[in-house]
Amino acid sequence: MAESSSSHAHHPQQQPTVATCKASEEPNKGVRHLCERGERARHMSPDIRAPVRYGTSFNQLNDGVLCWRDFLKLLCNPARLDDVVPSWPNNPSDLREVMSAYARANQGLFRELMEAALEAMGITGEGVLEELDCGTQMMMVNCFPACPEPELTLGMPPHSDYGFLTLLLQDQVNGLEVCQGDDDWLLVDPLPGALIINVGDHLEIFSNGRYKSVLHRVRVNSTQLRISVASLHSLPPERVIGPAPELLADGTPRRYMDTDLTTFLDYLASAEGKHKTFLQSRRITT
Ligand SMILES: O=C(O)CCC(=O)C(=O)O
Ligand SMILES: [Fe+2]
Repeated sequence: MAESSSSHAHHPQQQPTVATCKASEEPNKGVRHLCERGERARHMSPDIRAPVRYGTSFNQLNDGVLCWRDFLKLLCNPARLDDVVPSWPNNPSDLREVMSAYARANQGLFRELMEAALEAMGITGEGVLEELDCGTQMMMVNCFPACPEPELTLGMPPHSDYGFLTLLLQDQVNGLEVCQGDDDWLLVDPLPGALIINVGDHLEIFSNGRYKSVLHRVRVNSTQLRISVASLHSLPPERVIGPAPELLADGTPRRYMDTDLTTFLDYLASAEGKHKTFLQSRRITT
């Protein structure tokens, strides 16, 4: 995997070529149904730690401007997937089956991508792959309804994802943009059957800045509803994440403070979850 922050998993110019996820065709179909008829009220919660949570915006309590988005968050930690699936909604009736198969497929692909990332950095990671196997995985099922005045809002404001990598499935409707510099946004064209791989804050920290987490946002449009499914992967919540010791062994200065998922969630619960502000708060600037 090249040390760029966002790439398509099966784009011919990207290294390595990773097989497209066969399961990727199913979730979008089911999700559209869910957004139209889902069990919204039952899973509506302001608690950002709830394992199943339906809502809008990052944080309904603190965000000043709500996003033009509905989401369903499903916790699906790899070591506990079978235990959590029964707590997921079962309407539509195949949601659990489809989404758990998709979660598993993402776990396998995430592991392959992390193996490639470690290889690219020339390190073993000292057991980090095994720790990731018992880490966290969250799937965000996003639904962006058509918006009568798309210029006045965003589906999601600029943000970076917190984990190591996000495996993102978008449907055929444009919307995702990645930041290339000062207010310079690149539209990520949907490629049928391809996943977008975004680097998250934890990989930026773990790689001591060799991978950069990607700032991205979602635009909405006036005619079409858009669906995406983001699978966010990281270490166990209590695991302290810092730069890999192997990357500092030659005296390279550490560029980030240690952090953990709990600290991030506390931050998210208390502040507007926008931009790369959390990551910036972990950066060592000397
Ligand atoms: O809808 C998209 O393409 C991106 C969604 C996203 O950034 C997220 O769920 O964190
Ligand atoms: Fe995101």
